[in-house]
Amino acid sequence: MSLPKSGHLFLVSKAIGSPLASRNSVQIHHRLRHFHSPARLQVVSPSPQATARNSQPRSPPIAPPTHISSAESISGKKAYWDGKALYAFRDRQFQPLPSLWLRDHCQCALCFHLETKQRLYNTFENTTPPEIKSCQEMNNGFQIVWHDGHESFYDHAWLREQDEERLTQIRQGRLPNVNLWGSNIQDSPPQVDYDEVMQTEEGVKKWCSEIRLHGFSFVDGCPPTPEATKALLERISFIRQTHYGGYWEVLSEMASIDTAYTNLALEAHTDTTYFSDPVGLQMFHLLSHEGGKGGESLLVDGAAAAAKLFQKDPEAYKLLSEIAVRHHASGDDGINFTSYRGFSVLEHDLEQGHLLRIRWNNADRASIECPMHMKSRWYEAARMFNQIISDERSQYWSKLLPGRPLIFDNWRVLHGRAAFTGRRRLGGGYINRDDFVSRLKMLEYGKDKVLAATVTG
Ligand SMILES: C[N+](C)(C)CCCC[C@H](N)C(=O)O
Ligand SMILES: O=C(O)CCC(=O)C(=O)O
Repeated sequence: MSLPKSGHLFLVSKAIGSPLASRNSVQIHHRLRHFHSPARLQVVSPSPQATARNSQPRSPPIAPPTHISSAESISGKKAYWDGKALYAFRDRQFQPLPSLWLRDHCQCALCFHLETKQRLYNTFENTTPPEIKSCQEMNNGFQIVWHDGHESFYDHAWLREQDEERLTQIRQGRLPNVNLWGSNIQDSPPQVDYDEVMQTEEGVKKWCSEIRLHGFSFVDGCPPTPEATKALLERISFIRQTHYGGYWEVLSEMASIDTAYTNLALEAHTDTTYFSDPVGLQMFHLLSHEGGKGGESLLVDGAAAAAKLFQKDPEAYKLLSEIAVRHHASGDDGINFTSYRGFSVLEHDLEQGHLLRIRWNNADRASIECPMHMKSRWYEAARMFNQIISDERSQYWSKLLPGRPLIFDNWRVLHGRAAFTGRRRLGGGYINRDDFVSRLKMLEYGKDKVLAATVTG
């Protein structure tokens, strides 16, 4: 049984009869444009900080982003009025802008709350589509008078073709370059200064940028206390509350019925794969480790591992991108967490094809959501991915230290732990992904650019 060759992602649809469709599922199918190798995460030109830091020659980018809108298509082309419709350059051609779409995007103070940035216009109140009574080009845009007398202004900057790649980059808080790494990151792991983070917005920007570029960062000089750890996390955003609590401590006593609360080794994994929305950032701060040894921490760049899998076996990559898997948390009394549906190990942006999230936890995995005859194909692909993340060239082992908390992107970076003895006290907390991305993009791009990339039509 071959998978759809077209690169389309059919989640399930009886009508389509996708080989992945399970008998009784009735979700919609998504037509996924082409998968882009995680190379789209690739660094085209590493940031100066990354270059300085990684004195070692980094593994060359697998491939630069495949399409960057040509300058002409997003710069000079202006909209025009042909007497009947307002035309703008979209999808590499001039096309008429639908009247309802234009009216819906009026940004006057009656239609758009200038402070909350919310729509006030009741888009669906009228059944008859709005008609343009007149349209006049001004020096920086078009003034439209509607049939009901309402007036709207659309400036050239807003009408100019928006580069979807650039818009998505800003919306998702993606930086133009990320540093995919392997064991070589040990030579100069990303780190920022605690005082700078605690006292300046620039320090938080630098911290968030390091996390976005490398998937993790250490913070030097943090007092080894729960209070300082919590306050540090809150410089990014409020701490995400889960059944483990808000700020939590991991001791090798079963505070929560989970192997994390033991002294066992933990293989590389991402956390909370059983939540519909896995936690975004995770912080570990080793507060103390007495009377024992071990407990070294493992990090693996999941994006780099995915890129290697894509290079090694695109079919395996596709399987891990298309077959949904469910996870669970059932240790604590009275709970059984599992997401509202299964999710694939490798999740992509359905428009741009970017790799967005890695969900990998062999201990918490509950079900592979595909017909029985497909299961072995998933295991083959998963084994390949596991080989890559288990390869020492992919692994960065370090010994956490009191005063040097680690934070990492749980949607990209896998983490693990060596077995240990003695009494080990690890503090930490989670941050929602959306809260991190909001904080990052406001710092990185600023409010105007972010808002301009938000309500864009
Ligand atoms: C980090 N903290 C100890 C609070 C929770 C650990 C969660 C462990 C769980 N198996 C998972 O992977 O989500
Ligand atoms: O104890 C550690 O170092 C990490 C524990 C862990 O992997 C987790 O809590 O998910």
